[in-house]
Formats: sequence, C-alpha cells, structure tokens
Amino acid sequence: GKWEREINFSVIGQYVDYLVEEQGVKNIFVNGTTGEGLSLSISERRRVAEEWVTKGRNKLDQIVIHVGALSLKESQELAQHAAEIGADGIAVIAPFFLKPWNKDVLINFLKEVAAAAPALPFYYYHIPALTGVKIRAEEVLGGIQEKIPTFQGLKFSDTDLLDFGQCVDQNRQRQFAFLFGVDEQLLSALVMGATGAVGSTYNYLGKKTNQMLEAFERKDFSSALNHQFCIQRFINFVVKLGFGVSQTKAIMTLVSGIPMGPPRLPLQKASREFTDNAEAKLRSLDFLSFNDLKDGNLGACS
Ligand SMILES: CC(=O)N[C@H](C=O)[C@@H](O)[C@H](O)[C@H](O)CO
Ligand SMILES: CC(=O)C(=O)O
Repeated sequence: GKWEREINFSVIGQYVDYLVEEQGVKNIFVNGTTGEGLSLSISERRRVAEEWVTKGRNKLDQIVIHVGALSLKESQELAQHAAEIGADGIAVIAPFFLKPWNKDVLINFLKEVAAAAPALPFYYYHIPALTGVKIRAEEVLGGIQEKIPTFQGLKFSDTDLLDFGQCVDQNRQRQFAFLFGVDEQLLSALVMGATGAVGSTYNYLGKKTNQMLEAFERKDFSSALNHQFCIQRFINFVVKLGFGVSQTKAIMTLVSGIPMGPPRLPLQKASREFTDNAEAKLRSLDFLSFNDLKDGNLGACS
C-alpha cells in the first residue's frame, strides 16, 4: 500500500541509538547505496539528512551526507543543504548516465559540487561497479587537492587493491581519509593503509568489525584474521543466495528489530526464504544476541 512507498522518518532516532549502543558505530554515511539515496526525491534526501543530523546530535561523531546526483544543480543544492544543517562532510559519486569520460571532466564535476559547500570536507565515492565510471581512483586523486581545496578523502568501494594501494602510496604526505567499502576484504585494505570503513554490513556486524579493528590496532593479526573470516563466512553465504540492498534491509530489520521497510522500486523486497536462511546463518555464527543455539555450536565465531 501507500505507506510502504513512503519513508518512515520516525525510526531514524531509534536507529541512531541502536547503532551507537548495540554496534559501537558512531560515524554515519547517509543517502548512499544502502540508503537508496539515488532512488529518493531531492526533498526526501533533504529530510533524511536533517533527521540524521538532528537525532545524531551529541551521539554520533561524524555524519557524511552523500549528495551525488545526475544533475549538477541538484547535487549543489544538496551540498549547500548539508552545510546548512551542520553535517560533517559530503560525498559524491560519479554521474552515471551521461558519464565523464576522463579524469579531468570527473574532477571538474566534483569541484563544482564541492564549491557549493566550501566549508565542508569533501569525499569522492568511488563505486565503479554501480556507476559504470571506471576511471581509476588513483588517477582521480592525482592533483585533486589543488582543484578541490576541501578534498578530504575517498570512499573506495571496489575490489581492486592495486588501485586502492596506489591511492594510499601516492598520497602519503597528505592527510587524506581512505575509507574502504568492501566489507569482506577490509582486513586486506587495512594492511594497504585504509584509515576507516563505510559499508552495509556494519549496520549489523559493526560490533564484530570493531573487534577486528581493535585486533589490527594491537597488531594481533591472527585474531584479526579470525574475525575477518567469520565475517566472510556470513557474506559468502548470503552472496550465494543473492545479496544486495534489499537483502541488507531485511537483515537490518532482523538484527536490530527496527522495521526498515521494503526497498523502493526498481528493487524488490527480499524473499522470506532469504531472510529465514540468513537468520539461521547469523544464529549459527553467534551474530544474533538472542542466541539459543550456543550449546555444541561448533561453527560459532566469537
Ligand atoms: C555495492 C555495495 O553495496 N557495497 C557496500 C558498500 O559500499 C558494501 O558494504 C557491500 O554491501 C558489502 O561489502 C557486501 O558485499
Ligand atoms: C554501504 C555504503 O557504503 C553505502 O550505503 O553507500
């Protein structure tokens, strides 16, 4: 019905508390891939951003708003709005219908958006599999600070660790943030110099991932690898069932108990079969707090 097509703004405040208290997640990326930002109207995107900033005040450390759009004007409007409401940063993907065909054109587009919020840290969101813009991130970063003075870093959602490693290696003197976006490979990216992570699974595996980050920090690499393998067992299982934004929403609802609702068309709600299977896997890996299978659970990750 109609209500299934509208955003339920009223649960965002609850979700802030859930992330902080249950998952130890205090940095939020709003209106990106998981949030179906590109499927929302501009006024919806403004309202979602406002709600996160308002409800996250004094609870969250940083809120970065994704303001990418096909229309440069809309992107600028969203960037300016993010600044007005007091967001901590903005991120932009490459325009993906009429595409920039080289690095310079892409940077010119990003620069125009960044200029609409001249006081906000700016992140380039590299996600070539979804945008179809395959310009390597390492190329985009070359000389970007001279063109975009607010450039703060990169959200890198690709499995090309050569490209990612070179982004880090070529910018060692700069204080960029290198945020990695492939959750099942985060440990490899940490070795390459990732300074943070943004990903869909941190909504429900945030606590587990924080344990991995802590192990990495204290140079306990074998324990960090155990945590990464645990996370991989879950992701590998759901990938084989068909895993995307719809399925992520179903898992978020399941784990948090907060209704995320269905996705918006063209996405379709995850099947009951998917959710049942995912739940069983989460339980067997000990990723659900109300676990009743603890006894003799040999596959559990802890
Ligand atoms: C394409 C996509 O949604 N990527 C997410 C973030 O960028 C990731 O968090 C993945 O969902 C995750 O790594 C599972 O493959
Ligand atoms: C998961 C993620 O990085 C996004 O929603 O954009």
